[in-house]
Parts: sequence; structure tokens; C-alpha cells
Amino acid sequence: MLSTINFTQTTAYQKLLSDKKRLESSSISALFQTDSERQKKYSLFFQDIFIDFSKNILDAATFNHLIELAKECQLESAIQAQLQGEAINQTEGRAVLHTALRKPKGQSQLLNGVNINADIHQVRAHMKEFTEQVISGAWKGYTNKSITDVVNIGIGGSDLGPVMVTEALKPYKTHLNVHFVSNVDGTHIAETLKKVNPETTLFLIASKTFTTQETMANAFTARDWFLKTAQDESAVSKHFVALSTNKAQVEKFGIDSANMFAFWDWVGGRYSLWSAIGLSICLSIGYDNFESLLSGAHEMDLHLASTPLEANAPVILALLGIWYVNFWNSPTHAILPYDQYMHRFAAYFQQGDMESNGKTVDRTGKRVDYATGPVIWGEPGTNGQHAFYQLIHQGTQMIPADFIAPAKTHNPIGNHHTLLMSNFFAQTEALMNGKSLEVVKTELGKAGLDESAIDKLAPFKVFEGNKPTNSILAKEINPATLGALIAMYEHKIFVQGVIWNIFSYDQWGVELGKQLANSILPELENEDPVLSHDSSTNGLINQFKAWR
Ligand SMILES: O=P(O)(O)OC[C@H]1O[C@](O)(CO)[C@@H](O)[C@@H]1O
Repeated sequence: MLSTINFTQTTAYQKLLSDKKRLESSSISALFQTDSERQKKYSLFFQDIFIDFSKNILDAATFNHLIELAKECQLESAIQAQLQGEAINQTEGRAVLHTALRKPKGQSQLLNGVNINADIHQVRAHMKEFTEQVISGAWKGYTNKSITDVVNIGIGGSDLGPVMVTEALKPYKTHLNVHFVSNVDGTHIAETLKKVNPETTLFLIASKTFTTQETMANAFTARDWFLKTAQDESAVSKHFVALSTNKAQVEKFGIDSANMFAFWDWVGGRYSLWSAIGLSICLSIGYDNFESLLSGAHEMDLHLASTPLEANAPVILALLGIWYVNFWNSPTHAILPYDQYMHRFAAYFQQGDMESNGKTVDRTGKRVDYATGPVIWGEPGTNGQHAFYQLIHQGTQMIPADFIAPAKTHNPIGNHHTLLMSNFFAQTEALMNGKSLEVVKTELGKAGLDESAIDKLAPFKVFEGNKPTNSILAKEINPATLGALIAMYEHKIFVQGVIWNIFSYDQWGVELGKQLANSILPELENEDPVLSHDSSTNGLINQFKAWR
């Protein structure tokens, strides 16, 4: 079981409070000036990924104290507890074993004393066989035509992971067109169905529970649309498959259990792209590339499990995050990929992180008196530079950011990649160094302004700098590298949850919204005035009814 240590009561926490006071009067650039070896000390390689965390407000003492904090919170035993399949998701009484999905065939993974590796690989074999049949054209639709389009219907973890990965790995695409429908807004399914032909389309109904309102509504609409043309229920089995843990509901929907790809309750929704939920990924990039994605992630799992905390990539990123959230009061964290293909990476970890660590009570059930998960956000560079970077550079809040880029591009056109990367390097440098009043005044003087004009304009042109960033440079974004990067961020979330003394693997907050929507739904299904809520909610519902 996980410990219930309150991290604010540790010795390391007190030391870190003094570190913060000391470092407030210094700066990242000053730390570089006093140590020519700084980058070497605060960077590491994980295979073909170079993680430079030297542009942080961090000195040797602080780094040691962060590691001490992790140790005092018993992080090492928590990591082993998770990887060994203990029921660390205590509020739901479940193990958390997405890492088991990435283990090679034949490697034991015990859950309650039973080896689950064979079950996992049985589903994987089914996914492989099915993928190869669809890609080769051997899988035929009801009019004996091969499949051209795949529509994944799912939401949250049953959508965001596959969307992110299929976008990030577009250079590896098969000939299949893969579409994703998530929103219950009818526009999403309507616009997607306009693009596909029922005779050559395969629908993947992706839902761990197979009860999620949005997904089921979209699935029934897709089925009705399909049957309008096919006119024959028996055709459904050639065009609808289920990715789920809930066999009974899958059968109730009318999907043959032979067309069901199973997974298990020990796979959290937002950690499920490695499971049968990844079938859209297999179809999009081919089964072998899906395997490489999984093995890249598995390598990162081994790194987490066996690397000392001082050199452990996800642990270091997690501790730096805690340093900023809890000691420097940074409410948000930006993820900024300088890779167009990774344009959904931040959105994916927005769910991963915020749905995991957005918690109010600690593992003893008591309200926490410190901040837990930060707001995660971001867009690809350089688009972000022309949109929101202004606030990072000159706003008053500290916004730590991860810059991620591949050294090699999949599209070597002219000097595009060099231009892109010059922005990557320039931004992290500028965020660190800023621009002092002195430099601004000299520049304005050189531009020919007189003294009073300089005095007026200069304050607006000053950049305080000292904005922390991590630079994550990959040799290239391929399936294995992407798998490792995703696993690294997953583990970062877990490590932070351990230290914050919260349960990262439940999401009761989302459940409340679902319940309330279900109670309001019947009130919208007639024309009677609604009076059962507060005056705002009643007024809004009644105005909606008047206008619809
Ligand atoms: O796969 P399901 O059961 O349809 O759930 C979808 C999503 O809903 C949530 O439970 C809550 O948003 C997520 O954790 C999950 O990924």
C-alpha cells in the first residue's frame, strides 16, 4: 500500500522552503554564469531522447532536497507497489497495470498471484490478426468490399490517446483513413459520416465501461446510419467491433463477442491506449509499429523501476513540477511540442494529468492544504509563439514549460526544420535570460531615441527572464520514441500523486457531471417549465426550451 505521509511535514520540505528563499535572489542565468558544467549536471539521456533540465531555478542543494523529498515520501516503494500490481487505486479497489500491457510476451506479471501476461498477449494476437486482415483487404464488408475507412467512437481516454498517437505517427500511416468521433454534439458524427461509405467503413466502439452516454449515443447513431443502407442486422458484425471491458453491454448493443477486443479494470481509461483501445492505432500505422510504441514505453517502465531517483527522468520532471506548483505557486504547466505531428500531445496530457491529480483530499480522506495538479495546456510551436507566449515572457505568473522537438524531421523541406529549431532554442534562451532595463536602454539609444523617449518606452520592453523550461530533444519521433515519451509523462503524473499523497487513478469528479446530466435529461424531453433547480439553471433551461 502507498504511504500516507504529508509531504509538507517532511524535513526535505522545510529545506526546500529555505532553498526557495535563497534562490529568489538569484536567477537561472546567474547559476549558469557560476558553473560551466551546469548543463552536464542537469541533463540526461534516455536512449535517443536528451532531457535538458538545466534551465530551471535549481542548484545542487535544491536538487538533493527534491530527491530527499521523494525518498521521505517513500516513492521507491510506491513505484514497486504500482509495478507489482498492488491495488494502489484504493478507492476503487484496483491495481494499476497499464505497464503490464507493454511487457513482452512470456514476461511474468502477477496480479493477485496470477500471471496475466498470457491474457494480455492473447488479446494482442487477436488485434494483430484483425489488423492484418483489415489492412490487407482480406476483411470484407457486407457487400464483399474491403475496408477503406475506420471510425473510432469513444471519448476521454478512449479517444484522446489514439487521436494523439495516430496524429503524432502520421508518417507511418497505412492506406486506411482513420476518423475519430467523440463529442455527443451531433455535428461530430454527422460531419464524419458525410465522409464515409457504409459498405467500406469499420466502426470501433471504444469504451471501457460501454455505458458512457456520449459514446453510446454516437454508436447508436452510427448503427442506425449503417442499417439504413445495409438493411440487414447480420451485416453489423462485419462493420462494428467493440473495445471494452464490459462483455454483457457489448452483446446487448448487438456486437458479436467474437468481435470484441477485451481489456481489464486494472487499465485506467486515460492510460488505455496500450490496450485494445489502441486498435485504431494498429489500423492507422500497422501492428508492428504499435508493438514498437509499446516496447518504447516498456523501456521507460524499466528505467522508472531500476534507475536511481537522481537520474530517473520521470521522477526528476515530477519533482521539478512540484517545486514550481508548491514552492513557487505556479498554477499551470505548458507542454510545447515543436513538431506539428504532436499537435494533440498537450491535449492528451491535459486529461492524463488533470483527471489524475485534480484532487482535494489526501490518501487519508483529509482535505489537502496545498495545491495538487497544475493546469496542463499547450499548442505546437511556433503557433504558440504568435499566440500566448507573450504571457509566458512578460506576464506576472511563472509558467514552467516543456519544449519538445525532434532533431530529424519527417519532412525535410528547404530550411523549414532549421527555422523551427532556431525558434525552439531562441525561446528557451530568451525565457531564461530575459532582457534587462540596461540592455533595453542601450538598444533604444542605438535606434536613435532621445533620453526622455527611452525612459518612457524602456519599462515596456523589459523581460524579467528567469522563466524555467525543460528541453526535450528526441533524435526523431518514431513509434518507440513516442512510446517512451508518453510513458515518461504518465510516470511523472504518478510520482507527483505519490508525493502529494493523493489517489491519482480515480476520477470521482467526472462522475458527478455525468450523474447531473442524466438527471436533467428527462426535463429537456418535454415542454413543461422547469422549476426544480436554482433560478439560474431553471432560467437557462426554460430559455433553451423556448428557443429550440
Ligand atoms: O471508456 P469509457 O468507459 O467510455 O470512458 C471514457 C472516459 O470517461 C472517463 O471515465 C471520465 O471522463 C475517463 O476516465 C474515460 O477515459
